[in-house]
Amino acid sequence: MTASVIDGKAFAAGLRARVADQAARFEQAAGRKAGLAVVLVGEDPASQVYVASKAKQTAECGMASFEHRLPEDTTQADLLALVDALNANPAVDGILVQLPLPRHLDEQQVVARIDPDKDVDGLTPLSSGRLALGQPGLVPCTPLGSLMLLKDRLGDLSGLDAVVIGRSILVGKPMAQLLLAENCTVTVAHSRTRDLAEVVRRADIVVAAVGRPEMIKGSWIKPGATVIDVGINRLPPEEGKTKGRLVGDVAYAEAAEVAGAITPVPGGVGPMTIAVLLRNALVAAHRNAGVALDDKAL
Ligand SMILES: Nc1nc(=O)c2c([nH]1)NC[C@@H]1CN(c3ccc(C(=O)N[C@@H](CCC(=O)O)C(=O)O)cc3)C=[N+]21
Repeated sequence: MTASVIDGKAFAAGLRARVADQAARFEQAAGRKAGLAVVLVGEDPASQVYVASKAKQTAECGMASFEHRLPEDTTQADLLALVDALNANPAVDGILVQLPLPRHLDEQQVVARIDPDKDVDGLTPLSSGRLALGQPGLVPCTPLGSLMLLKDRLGDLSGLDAVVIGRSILVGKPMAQLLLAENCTVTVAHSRTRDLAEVVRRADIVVAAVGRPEMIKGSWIKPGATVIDVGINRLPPEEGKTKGRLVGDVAYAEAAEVAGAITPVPGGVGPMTIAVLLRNALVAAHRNAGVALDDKAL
């Protein structure tokens, strides 16, 4: 069997087009653009690239983009003061603080400071509590984008066995909550899981979010399973090259011979993350401005 390739890049482009339509309607109704602020602390070159592409796509969708690049040695007090200022700024509907922060900063405290109404990353205690309780709220971008791809491919997920590998706050835990809400039987595996291969072999849906290049082997995958590869790992450059290849957490070539469908890296979950971020910002803008939004339009 050869898996069909789930084209996250194309799906994301479609979602961005719908966001752009609704953003134009929002501007008409609210008399201002929806606004998204991104905060990056430090010089991590990979993060700089994401920030630049987020800013570009935000503008292309007809939303206002606010970029804040702070030096590596920014203090906790200065970062909290920036979050407070963005919370108070009525032109800003969504705030994303790029993670991880430099080691000397208290990430939890910074995230908790974000106004829950502007929490487009879905990471504040209120947002994650709502998700756990099954209440409406802002949901983390990567898991929501992954779920959109799964539902597009499989339709109803009820009763399917889903294995999430990784238990991070940003991906693994919220992904498990979303799959549970779709009536999957969910297993969350992690670095201490015994016999991971055996756990993965049961799964109709595999979501890999461990951050270890090509760790999930093709022989672990149940024939016909749907594989969502969240990992974005850059390998060391080959001889004579300056940049290494991007690979996921799944050994793609092997897995594609067994799976029913699989997301590639790049071009899978990554583009969905940014598209969902724009979607979340627009949802927040409607709420913040008291303008009705037809959820189905997104
Ligand atoms: N609070 C927070 N929220 C995040 O969502 C968040 C974060 N912090 N910190 C960093 C990671 C990383 N991240 C990516 C998003 C899109 C691509 C993406 O679009 N990747 C392209 C490839 C890009 C390339 O070629 O380098 C793809 O997979 O096709 C990658 C990585 C969001 N993150």
